[in-house]
Amino acid sequence: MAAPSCINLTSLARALSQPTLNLNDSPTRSIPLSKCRRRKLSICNSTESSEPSPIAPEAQVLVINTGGTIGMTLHDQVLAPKANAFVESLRKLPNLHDEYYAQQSGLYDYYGSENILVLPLSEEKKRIVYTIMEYSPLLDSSNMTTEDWGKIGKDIEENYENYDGFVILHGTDTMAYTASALSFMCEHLGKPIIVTGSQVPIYEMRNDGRANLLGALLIAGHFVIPEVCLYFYNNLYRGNRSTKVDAGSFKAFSSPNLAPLACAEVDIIINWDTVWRANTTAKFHVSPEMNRNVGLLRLFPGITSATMKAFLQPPMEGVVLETYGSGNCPDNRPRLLAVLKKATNDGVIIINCTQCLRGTVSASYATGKVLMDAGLIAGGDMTPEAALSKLSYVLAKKDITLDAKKKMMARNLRGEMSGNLAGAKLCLSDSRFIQVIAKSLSISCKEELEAIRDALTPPLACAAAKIGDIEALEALKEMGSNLFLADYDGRTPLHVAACEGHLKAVKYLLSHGATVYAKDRYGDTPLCNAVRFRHKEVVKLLRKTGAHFSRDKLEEAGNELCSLAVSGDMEGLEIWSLAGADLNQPGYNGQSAILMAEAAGLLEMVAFLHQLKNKSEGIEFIAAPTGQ
Ligand SMILES: NC(=O)C[C@H](N)C(=O)O
Repeated sequence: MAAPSCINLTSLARALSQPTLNLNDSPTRSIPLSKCRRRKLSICNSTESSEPSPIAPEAQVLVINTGGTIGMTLHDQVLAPKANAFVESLRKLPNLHDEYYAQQSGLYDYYGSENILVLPLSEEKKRIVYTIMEYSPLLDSSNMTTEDWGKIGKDIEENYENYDGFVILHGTDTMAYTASALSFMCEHLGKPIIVTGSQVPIYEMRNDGRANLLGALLIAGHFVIPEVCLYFYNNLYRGNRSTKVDAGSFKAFSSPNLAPLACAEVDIIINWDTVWRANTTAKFHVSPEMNRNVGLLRLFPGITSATMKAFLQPPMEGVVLETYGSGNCPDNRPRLLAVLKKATNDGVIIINCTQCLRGTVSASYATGKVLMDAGLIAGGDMTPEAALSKLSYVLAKKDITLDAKKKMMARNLRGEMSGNLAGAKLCLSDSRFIQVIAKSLSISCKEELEAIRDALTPPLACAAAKIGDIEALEALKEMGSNLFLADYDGRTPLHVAACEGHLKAVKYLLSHGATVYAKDRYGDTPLCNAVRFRHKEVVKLLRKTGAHFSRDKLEEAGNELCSLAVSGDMEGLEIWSLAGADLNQPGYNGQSAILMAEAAGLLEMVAFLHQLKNKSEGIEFIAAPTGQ
């Protein structure tokens, strides 16, 4: 991302003559966990010098290929998905796979060679390693059902801890429905899930598939955007805000009521103010059940009450009624209105959504108010795709009453509808704090104000987190600052609070948008930091929120556990175990901590390790996902 330039930080620092927080107080640095790798990562860059390049951090992305035009070929003059051909063709595309790096770095020995690919080194000096999981059969998205959505959700859940992000390859025809459905199914999401595809197969000379896949992979591997998104033609949209608007253009999607979350032009610019966050200390969970007794009905002049009645017959449980303009329907058709009223009285949930591409429903007309009187729920500015999949998700909930389901439908669950303006977030550039600085630096343009905000707020928030000052965090939050943004070293306030063991600050940050998956420049997460500085309660809270070690870190943990066991450090072992380390993990000599302690004759330690192992297994059992 390019930071807008022309900001003189020296004058900026001088302008801050009376800082509330001590800016000289540098944020806590973590000691990186051992950098020993089982794979040799220090290799030459294939295209440049013969000097070994420094170790590039890697991000892991799982690509689930469900089908769609992106992987289709022509058979008898029509396009249909082609099985088992996608990975091999990607291997031949240098901007989507670096074969030299894959071989030299031992990638294939480590993960197996079948479905693994790796992007060339990114501008941010990162490698995106991606695995392709191909569904069988591959589907044209017109053939997809709610069961297919559930399967994608379950596969994401099963693989959640092994990857930094997910890309779903999908046909464009029903992509907006799937993206919407996944956004509801994925509860307390903390990692990016990006749905993409193409209008022209990747095998054609001129196609949009390569750029769409590359863009989605780069975003999924570089940014912790904890949302189900849809990436198409250089734009990243919120999945449940998008809709297919063009059957014959590469710019096939639009998000009429919400600006894109990111634009990938010369630089990839993320609109962090718009990114939706779970604000939770609960663990990621997928609810794959969907109710199929739902439907979409578009109102049209002359629709008969008999048609309406037939549509609302049992087993129908939920309907999205696409109405005119700002949510209107004829108010001079008592029989039609009586049919609607009877259905809502009988327990059918009916959502009022507009047929217009852009805008929201409101009760500003008599023709709109009659629908509220008939018991319809206002769908705000939801797309029909989002409203339908939300209904399907909400109606599948077993342990809540009909009334609670209606309330859920009216509430904004995943950023699918706009809230009221009274709750709108103050923009930091509107704040007095930034205005004072801007004035003393004689700057006024929007880009400069944003640059000040981006340069100043992460270190300020980190400094507040270091001393556990929730009031200061609150003040920054009120100024419109994003508490999840990282400083120049990729360190977020959550990293710093975790290092210092400020449990309350950790809790506060987690409930205000911080992510447990943020990695600093050393690849360390807040969980790594809390373990390193032995803050047991923070470790527990982060684990509860879904934090986990990456595969690399889990393997590195073997050495650490062995050395802790041999040095008799029970407290250290307990923390590692609480953080999810496997006590059987072998160290560099192939021996586990228990075997090392046995060999050294440390009987008390051996007993302790066995006890710890049993306890951790018991904890895993109790902490099995329970849903929302
Ligand atoms: N462009 C596409 O992917 C269209 C295709 N029919 C599908 O939805 O699977």
